[in-house]
Amino acid sequence: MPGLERPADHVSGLPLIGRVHDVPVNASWLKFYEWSKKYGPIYRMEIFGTVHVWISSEAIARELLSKRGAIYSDRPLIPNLPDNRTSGDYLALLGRTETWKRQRKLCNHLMHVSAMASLYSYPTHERDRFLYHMYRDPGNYLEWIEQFTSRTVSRLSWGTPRPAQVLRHTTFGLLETISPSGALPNVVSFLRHLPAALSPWKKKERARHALEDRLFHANVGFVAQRLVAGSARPSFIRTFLETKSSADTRERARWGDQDEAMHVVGLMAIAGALTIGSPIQSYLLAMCHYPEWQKALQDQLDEELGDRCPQWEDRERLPLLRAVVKEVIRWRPPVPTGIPHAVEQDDVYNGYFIPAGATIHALEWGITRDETMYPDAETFNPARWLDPAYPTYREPLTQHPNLSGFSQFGFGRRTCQGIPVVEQDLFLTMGGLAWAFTIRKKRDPVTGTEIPVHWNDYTPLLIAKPARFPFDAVPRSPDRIDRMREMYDAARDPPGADADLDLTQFQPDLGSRVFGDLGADADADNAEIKERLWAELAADDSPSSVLTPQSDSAEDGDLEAGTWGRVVSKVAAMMARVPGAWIFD
Ligand code: HEM
Repeated sequence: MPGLERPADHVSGLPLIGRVHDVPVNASWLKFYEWSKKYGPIYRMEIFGTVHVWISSEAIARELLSKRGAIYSDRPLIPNLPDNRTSGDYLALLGRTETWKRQRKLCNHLMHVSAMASLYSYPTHERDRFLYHMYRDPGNYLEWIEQFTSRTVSRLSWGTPRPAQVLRHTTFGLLETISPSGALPNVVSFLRHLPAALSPWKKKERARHALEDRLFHANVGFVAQRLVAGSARPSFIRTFLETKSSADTRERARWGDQDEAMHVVGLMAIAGALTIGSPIQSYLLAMCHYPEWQKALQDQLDEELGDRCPQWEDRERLPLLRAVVKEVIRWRPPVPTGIPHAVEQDDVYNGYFIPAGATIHALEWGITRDETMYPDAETFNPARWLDPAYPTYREPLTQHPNLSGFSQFGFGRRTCQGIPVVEQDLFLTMGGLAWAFTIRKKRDPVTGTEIPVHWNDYTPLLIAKPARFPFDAVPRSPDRIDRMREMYDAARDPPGADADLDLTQFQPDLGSRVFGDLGADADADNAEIKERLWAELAADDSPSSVLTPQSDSAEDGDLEAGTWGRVVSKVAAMMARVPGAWIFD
């Protein structure tokens, strides 16, 4: 087979495409997908000396990342978070280490216990609150969706929604830290060697991390106190803390120490706060473009439930709602570029040589565009999960479609562990929205013509979300408005609830420029600045090797003086040419 015997420095077996400068800052997944059509479902790219392999076929991803999981389950180093593989702070980013194995087991256990208790009805509670806010102020939908996801996962993690606002801030900052389009060192990896005094990215990340650390300690302390007082509500961390008072010494030792559990639960909260808003927003987008599917969904809800809002217990009776959930995720993958794995040994796939250390990307966007599996892939079509004529159909319809094993949650030993939360959150919010409202394009009040809604304009970070768009959320009947109000009242916390978790300590940080304002305008400013920095970089023809440090493990100050000077002057020059770049500071 061609390339089989080739040594690691001659990897010409895999098709090689462009340079980092050819990857656009926005919607990079579309470019990677375009290349897959030209170069095939597996190809490579080299960025500053690292081999990146892009896979756009589910079968190839399963062959490598699942079947050969023994060597494909590591994570690559993230230049802007260089201890990601070892620090134990973020399980999803850890290398394939003993810490990762231990943490993954704990995460699995906590999720399993909560799923068996059907997540303590927290998603229902927050969904009821969410619907009423959507009724009162639909134009502010981004806020209500983010509140829903972060409050639900805060309750699940620590038994209270109070940390949700701070969690949103720290989590959005982490997303920027780790995303290729969020922080320049993730693309121009030599920038990670800048000392903290000169690196706006390091300074920002350190401040963000410190705030996150204080938040997680405060939350765990709160639950521990409540446990002593006998008033702790169910949560991931309560489940862990309870094992510590078990009479069985083996059980007490089984799940590791409290500090590690604090980080595992913190990562679960981060994962939940970040991701689930994407498909909820994409649902609203899909309903603007496909009113016929909204009508079909509403008909099924009305036939099965009468006037009642869907509950989690109704899931077996509502296959179309489950199909809509799954199709939204397929149509607009929340993690379109996937979360990369790293391969630990040289390998050969189908005659192609893949060197040890390569970064392997399962391009989720490309995988969902495979026409053999998803005919007419660009079309939002829930029937592909319900009609035996489609290759994705599975029986029985009381269980299928569901999200378990879906490619969009990754592969092999690193598969997503949050599916029970995602499944319940999306079933309840999308079902609740279809029960309560008809979502439709707005009309111009003067001309009566429809105001256009974008088709596929998504934010560029690792978790992609649709750019804001206008729509009407028309309540389906006065009765349902009354019902929403009642559901909201029943879901409200009593005044002063959980006030013993002191959040005032975080206010000074939230007001500072470190995190900026999470509002749309600030995001737009940052996006524009980053785009200009990218453009500067693309225009710079100096060979990158001049600036590559001698050793990959070089830390601050390890670089030889000459190289160091060139790195600093290059970054300074770039920053100077882009007004406002220090906004990251
Ligand atoms: C729409 C929502 C979500 C999507 C699309 C999603 C997708 C993913 C993907 C693609 C991965 C990487 C898999 C791989 O490397 O092969 C992942 C990992 C992970 N997810 Fe999710 N996720 C979602 C929500 C959640 C939630 C709510 C939680 C927890 C409460 C969660 C916990 C995790 C964890 C712990 C990992 C890391 C697994 C590991 O590295 O061993 N996710 N997710």
